[in-house]
Amino acid sequence: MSTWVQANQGGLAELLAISPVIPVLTIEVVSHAVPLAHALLEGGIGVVEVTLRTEVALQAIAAMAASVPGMVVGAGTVLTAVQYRRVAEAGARFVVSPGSSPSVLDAAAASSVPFLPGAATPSEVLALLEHGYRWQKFFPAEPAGGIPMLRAIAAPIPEVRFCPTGGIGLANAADYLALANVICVGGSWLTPAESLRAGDWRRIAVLAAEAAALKR
Ligand SMILES: O=C[C@H](O)COP(=O)(O)O
Ligand SMILES: CC(=O)C(=O)O
Repeated sequence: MSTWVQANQGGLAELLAISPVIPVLTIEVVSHAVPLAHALLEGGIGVVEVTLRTEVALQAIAAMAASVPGMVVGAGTVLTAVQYRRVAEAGARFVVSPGSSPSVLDAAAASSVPFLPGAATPSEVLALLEHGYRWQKFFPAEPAGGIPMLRAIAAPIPEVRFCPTGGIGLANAADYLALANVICVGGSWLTPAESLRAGDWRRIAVLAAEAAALKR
């Protein structure tokens, strides 16, 4: 396998353009997956990232992908090549990682499912760009320098566009979305753990509607 591979991002820009906010989901109970997807859709959000941080994450991706055709389901926290293949088999339409590694990049190159790799420094951004990755996750956004860092990166590297994630909420999302090098933002604020536990889908639909109304 090569250490570095060509970008696999075909169709990714269209998926990132669906919504100003991509909810980052941590699903503990698989039966929550479908009603949660319906609640987000009802609020106007048509794309999600289901993180591989729970035992049921793969099942949740498969359930949403099979039962909620209006929702574009991506997989997040994909850290290994094996995970890349498994989320693709489960029906993920795109794959997200907090960073990148040679083996995950190889798995992306061998897959038809596009990849959104993470970067937090100019060197990481450039290394991915050298191989064609023009859409990147900026993670962890707030700890890595937030809006001033993204502005600083845009000056020498304007061709990369980001989905910043980490520490973003309704209070600062609009400021990120106003940046020329931001295509959308990610965040967990639309799905508070207590709302998920209580099955409070109405609350989640309201949070989704607020997020979907953000301008970019
Ligand atoms: O993708 C990563 C994060 O876990 C989401 O960050 P957040 O909880 O600060 O929104
Ligand atoms: C943080 C992140 O990018 C992920 O979990 O995929």
